[in-house]
Amino acid sequence: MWRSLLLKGTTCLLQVAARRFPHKRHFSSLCVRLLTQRLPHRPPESLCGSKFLGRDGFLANSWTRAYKKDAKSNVEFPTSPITVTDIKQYLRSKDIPFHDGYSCLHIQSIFVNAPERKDSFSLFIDKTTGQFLCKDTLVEGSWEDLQDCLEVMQKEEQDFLSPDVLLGYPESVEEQDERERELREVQRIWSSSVPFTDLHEDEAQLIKTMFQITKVSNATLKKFGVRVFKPTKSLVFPWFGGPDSSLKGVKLLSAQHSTDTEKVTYNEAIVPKSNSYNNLFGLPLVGRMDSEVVLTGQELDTLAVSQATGLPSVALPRGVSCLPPILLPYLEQFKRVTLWLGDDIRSWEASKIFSRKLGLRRCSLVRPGEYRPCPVEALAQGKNFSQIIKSSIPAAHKSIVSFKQLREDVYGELLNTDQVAGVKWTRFLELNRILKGHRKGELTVFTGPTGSGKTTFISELALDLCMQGVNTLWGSFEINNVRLAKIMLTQFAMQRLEENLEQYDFWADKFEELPLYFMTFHGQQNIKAVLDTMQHAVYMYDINHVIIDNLQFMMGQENLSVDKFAVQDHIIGAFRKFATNSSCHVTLIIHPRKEEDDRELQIASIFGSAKASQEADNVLILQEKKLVTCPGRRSLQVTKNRFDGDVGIFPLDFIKSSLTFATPLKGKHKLRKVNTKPENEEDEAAGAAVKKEEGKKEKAAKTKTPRAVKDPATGNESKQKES
Ligand SMILES: Nc1ncnc2c1ncn2[C@@H]1O[C@H](COP(=O)(O)OP(=O)(O)OP(=O)(O)O)[C@@H](O)[C@H]1O
Repeated sequence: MWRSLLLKGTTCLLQVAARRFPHKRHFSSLCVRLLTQRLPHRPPESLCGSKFLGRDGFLANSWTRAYKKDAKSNVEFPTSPITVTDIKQYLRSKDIPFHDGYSCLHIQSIFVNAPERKDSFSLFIDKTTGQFLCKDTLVEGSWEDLQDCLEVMQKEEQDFLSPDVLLGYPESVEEQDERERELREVQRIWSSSVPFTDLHEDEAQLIKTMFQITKVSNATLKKFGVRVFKPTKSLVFPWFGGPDSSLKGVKLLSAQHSTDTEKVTYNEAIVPKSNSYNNLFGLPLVGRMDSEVVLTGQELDTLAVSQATGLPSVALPRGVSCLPPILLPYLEQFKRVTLWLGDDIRSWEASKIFSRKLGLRRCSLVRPGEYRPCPVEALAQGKNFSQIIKSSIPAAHKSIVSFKQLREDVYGELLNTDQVAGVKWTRFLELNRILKGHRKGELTVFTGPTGSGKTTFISELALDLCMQGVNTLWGSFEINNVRLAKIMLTQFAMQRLEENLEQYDFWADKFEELPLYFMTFHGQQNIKAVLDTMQHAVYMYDINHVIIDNLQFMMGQENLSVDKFAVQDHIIGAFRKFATNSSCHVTLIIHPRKEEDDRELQIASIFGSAKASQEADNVLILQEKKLVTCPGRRSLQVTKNRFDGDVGIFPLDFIKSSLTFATPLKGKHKLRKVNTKPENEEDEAAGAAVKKEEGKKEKAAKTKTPRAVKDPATGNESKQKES
């Protein structure tokens, strides 16, 4: 499906063009890439799992084997981010007419012969990134690539570029094998699965009961081409796409009923691998003139909406975890998009974020609630769909709102306190107790003495969340990505892999499935470049958590003639703003000021002014040895928690073989109060919490805090519903 811009046989042409436009950075870079066969190989959306993002967009996925290195692609990070104004100006300067759409600008495709494209504005340019996609030919590329094509066309006085002159991305043998294997697998599953209408009535009913879709008719299932794969009793949702509407992939959904909890757990399996599964399920049924759509988080929900309302409906390929921008052109035709993503807070948050990408003014959101479950449940309960859709809320928010408008939000938060508190750690239960969870849009500042294990600890903390589907971006400026990935992989596998190299591929394959991305920045960086990259990653991959290790690497390029702490305050302020505006959690590692050896670190050890400490929602300190009797022992102290004010401290044992941390056997080592005078209110509160903590521990401690024994395989989300 994806082709990159290798202009076949045009090396000469490009060399000529490069000579003509020597000032054009992107043009010469295209030539270089052409000559070295290193074009951006695939669209960014084809990348999921562990990736390394760099300023120039080239991946350094070097922790994998050499052959995998080439298989990975890159993301174009514009040296100076493109704006929609720049794109429009450029198009006007070239006399190219365009339609101003919701997320994209639409132009006539340059890859379609001039007379045929007269009325069809089928080339879509993403307003945020400049990435383009021609829906007629599926040619796609970066904004620079498109400019290059337009320049070549103009100079050579051609009025179109045939898609035939474009070469596909030269795949490695391994990639080709992998792709062919996946295609065979897709075909095998599809041909050995059976349409619902071919099942015996009892069997069909049994399967419908298993999936709690007894109200979904056979006609609806047939319309959407849903089949049953008998060996695993799975539903099979097909992905038809491309100009020939061929079968591109399948999603298998299986249901497990637990008699203990009376709950049904759904598991998904996707072929091809989830990162290249860019299917908007239901799209082939959308008519060219349809102007309204209901966007859902699951295929079953789309079936329910379609059956109950007759409205066009499409489901996101990877649930509420992301809306890949490459899918936006397919949603441009709709004047109204209703987002009905699910029945929990996570779906609600996702609908608010996705509506920004889709264009706020056309989006309305179905707020989860008692009377508005997810569509498939609404169908089961016989709810009135048109009323639910009619009561959806316009996404465009006003800056001033009354309590009347907030009323439902407040109720929703009160009703779902646990979900509002954020994602819980599975490896750090003590942290859940104090912080309650990991929430979007917050800024966490983390510090600890030099070499105390800050990176190692945060790595595990972030990994834990990432394994639960929190899309994570690492900015490691101090240690290189290979070392960082090695630490994370060791923590993931929970063992010393150098001693079990035969297990490397097993763990690496699972690790690659995590929604984990890395910036390739190293050493001193300009804060603006880092923020631009973060912004880009949030748009492309719906990043929910960014880790910056560490702030000192952004200080060097700032004007140090001004006070160092003023610079630090400014940087913290910029990250704060980013976290809020992007609904993304930012964890910022900061080296403390020089401390005297016998003093514990405190809030004042990191911040230059009260203003900076106010910016952070959470302040975490990795304390070393001084609070505990056992030298070398670390403790994690939460000295600020804006969410509910609880602060506290708990000890951590370091397990060297897996580079992980665990809460030690309670009672085995007691915390000792440090005799330091609190410097400010917050430190005083922390001191009080230490006391409280000690008291509680002595009372309650009996056993080691259970570590989550969890299969680290993630990626495929499972959803639980009351049976
Ligand atoms: N609790 C611990 N006890 C002993 N060694 C540890 C502990 N935590 C981490 N280490 C080891 O200490 C070394 C330094 O760890 P790490 O790089 O995480 O520290 P840091 O605080 O981030 O360092 P820096 O101050 O240079 O940024 C690593 O080799 C790591 O494996």
